[in-house]
Amino acid sequence: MSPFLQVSGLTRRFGGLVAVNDLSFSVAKGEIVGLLGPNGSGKTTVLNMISGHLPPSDGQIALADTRLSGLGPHKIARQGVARTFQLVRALPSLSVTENVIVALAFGRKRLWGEAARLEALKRLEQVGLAHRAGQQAGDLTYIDQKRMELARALAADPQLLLLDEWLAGLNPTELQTGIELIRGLKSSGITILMVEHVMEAIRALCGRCVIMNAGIKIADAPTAEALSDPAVVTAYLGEQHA
Ligand SMILES: Nc1ncnc2c1ncn2[C@@H]1O[C@H](COP(=O)(O)OP(=O)(O)OP(=O)(O)O)[C@@H](O)[C@H]1O
Repeated sequence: MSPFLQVSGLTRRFGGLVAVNDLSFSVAKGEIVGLLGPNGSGKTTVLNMISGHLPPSDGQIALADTRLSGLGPHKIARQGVARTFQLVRALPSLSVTENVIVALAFGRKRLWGEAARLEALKRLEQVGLAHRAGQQAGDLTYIDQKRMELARALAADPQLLLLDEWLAGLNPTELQTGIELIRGLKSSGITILMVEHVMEAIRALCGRCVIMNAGIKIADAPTAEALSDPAVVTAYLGEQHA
């Protein structure tokens, strides 16, 4: 399959620290790929560079035929890239619907007024949050905050969705709901790159995993193969013993 997202030689330095070191990988259209690695291995930094929140020190990122590296976050969003953040970024005093409407202004569609409200409601329905549409965002439970964060990302009408530990902190029932939700997004044609630590979710969702350690790619293979790679096992064991 031809790559949809292509990352080549991606590097990010923070002073003397090389957080991401000459990383290359690709994601085909319609795939769910896991981006894994022990804490501090550079995963969020990779997402930040793909979404334009952080400029790369070196290397390139392309989506289909469009070069993303060098563009800012709003331009990248308009190319069809959306993301969730590890810490939900809600506007707590606004309603759930209003939070999604704010995100709509940055997406591919650019909707305002009644059209924006209807689109926001559609996205809330998609993530199972329509019944909370009028509630203040600050009053949502944790899982519902996560749903709202996802609705905000989906409001941008993404072709590529970047999930940063979206399933972290959910109880077992919520986790199953979350897994089904992400499966549904794949069925609707969205390509997904997900940073995740929850192994059950990774095994259930990701056809393939790219695994990093200390900024370097140590595995890139179908999930079961990648997770049993000796270099990966050693990297994770190192973390447990740290
Ligand atoms: N803005 C920054 N300034 C300086 N150092 C940073 C910055 N952002 C990340 N780092 C460092 O880069 C390295 C990679 O961090 P990153 O957050 O990408 O790792 P991660 O794999 O996402 O970790 P986690 O699983 O804990 O979220 C870490 O050593 C981190 O301290």
